[in-house]
Amino acid sequence: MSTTKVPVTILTGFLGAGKTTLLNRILSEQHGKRIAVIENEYGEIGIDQGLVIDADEEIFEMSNGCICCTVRGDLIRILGNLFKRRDKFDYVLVETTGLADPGPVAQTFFMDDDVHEQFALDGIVTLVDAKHVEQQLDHTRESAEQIAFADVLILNKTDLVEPARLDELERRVRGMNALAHIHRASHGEVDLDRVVGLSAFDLDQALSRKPSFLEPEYPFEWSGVYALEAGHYRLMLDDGPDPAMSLVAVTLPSADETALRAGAERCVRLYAEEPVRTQPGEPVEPATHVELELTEPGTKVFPLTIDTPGLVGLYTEHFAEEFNLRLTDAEGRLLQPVAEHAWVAQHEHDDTVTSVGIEVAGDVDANRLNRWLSTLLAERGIDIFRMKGFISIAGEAERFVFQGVHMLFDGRPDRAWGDLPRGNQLVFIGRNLDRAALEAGFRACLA
Ligand SMILES: Nc1nc2c(ncn2[C@@H]2O[C@H](COP(=O)(O)OP(=O)(O)OP(=O)(O)O)[C@@H](O)[C@H]2O)c(=O)[nH]1
Repeated sequence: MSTTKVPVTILTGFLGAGKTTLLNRILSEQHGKRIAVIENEYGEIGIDQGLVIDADEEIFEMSNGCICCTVRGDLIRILGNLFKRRDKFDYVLVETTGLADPGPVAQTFFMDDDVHEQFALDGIVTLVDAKHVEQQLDHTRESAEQIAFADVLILNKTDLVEPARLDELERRVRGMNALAHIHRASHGEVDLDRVVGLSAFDLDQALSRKPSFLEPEYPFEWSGVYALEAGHYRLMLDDGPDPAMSLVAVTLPSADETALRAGAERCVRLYAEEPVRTQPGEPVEPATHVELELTEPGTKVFPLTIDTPGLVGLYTEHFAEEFNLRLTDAEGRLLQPVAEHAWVAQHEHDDTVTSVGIEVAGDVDANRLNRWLSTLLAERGIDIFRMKGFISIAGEAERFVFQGVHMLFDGRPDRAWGDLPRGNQLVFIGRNLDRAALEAGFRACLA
């Protein structure tokens, strides 16, 4: 097996900037390079994979959700599987969600020993939506981070903007990132050589831009280490700020900083797995991502059984104090942790930004849909960052694919329904979305 590292390009850019468009161009060009694609998407219904054209390249989908929280564990797992088949491809492209901060994705290539040995971060390519970027920069933080972190910036959608405005925009973007190569494009038309195989990523530069670059972020905030004999224990939590909390309990060889950090890296991977939902009274499985269900008022008790005496670290999503989390032995004696640690949790989420997925069977009346969408976008276009989906239009043999970025909207017939059950799938991503109103509005368009 070759010992050279596989180059990886991270493709970022705010929602709707043109990442999938660029990806499709790359996958359909005859460039002779074999590219494996890893996709992460934000939204309740996975639409993106359906929008990426069929290609010989392999496409892997990462779990849905905010990329920052589960990304490292997920990415480590997918890269590990990919590496076993490394004779099948020359490059890896990771497309991040439009809402992702590329930092944690890039970090993965330095934090994890296996990944670092097998893969090399080649560059971060950020697509900039020339039409909407100013609005995005004014309203969101992610857009600025994506620009600041780029090795290559592609000013896309040049067809929608006057040349003078583009020059102005390029100056603004240059002011935010003095070192990136800047290219202009329409519909993601850039040479592949400007995107992959650049050896553009420079760790020292990344550290000078963001000194905390290599400080890992974790999906948990606290850990407590307990010295336990074999036996039965009770984990108790009172009411707290959330209706559920994730936790992983792992054994540790010691309670020092190194062991706690090694435990944390193990837990990052475990946190990326689907949690086992655990009701009060049900046992906490060791070395498993459990989600403690905490909706019941009052003290909740979860049994924990230890087979081998030793040190056990609890890695919890929130600080222990927030739920008055405590551990007692079978006689009800309160146990104190022998060590505790606070972790830098992932970035603050902007809770006003959400996604609403709508799945409805049946056919839609094209005129009604058009009127509804036009009104919706005229009234709420600033807050609707993105919408996309598949629609079944009455009387049409083909599935209709539609896409919107703020007020801009386009759609086209895609493949024939054939034997597939007709139906509609839409995703809206935006600020302060009203799920009930969106769903009712869409249902009113049904034929
Ligand atoms: N006019 C114009 N439209 C473009 C251009 N590039 C992409 N689009 C359109 O913009 C919309 C969004 O493009 P995508 O490639 O899906 O954007 P994305 O960044 O993958 O979007 P998310 O996955 O939601 O973050 C689609 O309707 C594209 O057809 C361009 O250069 N000019």
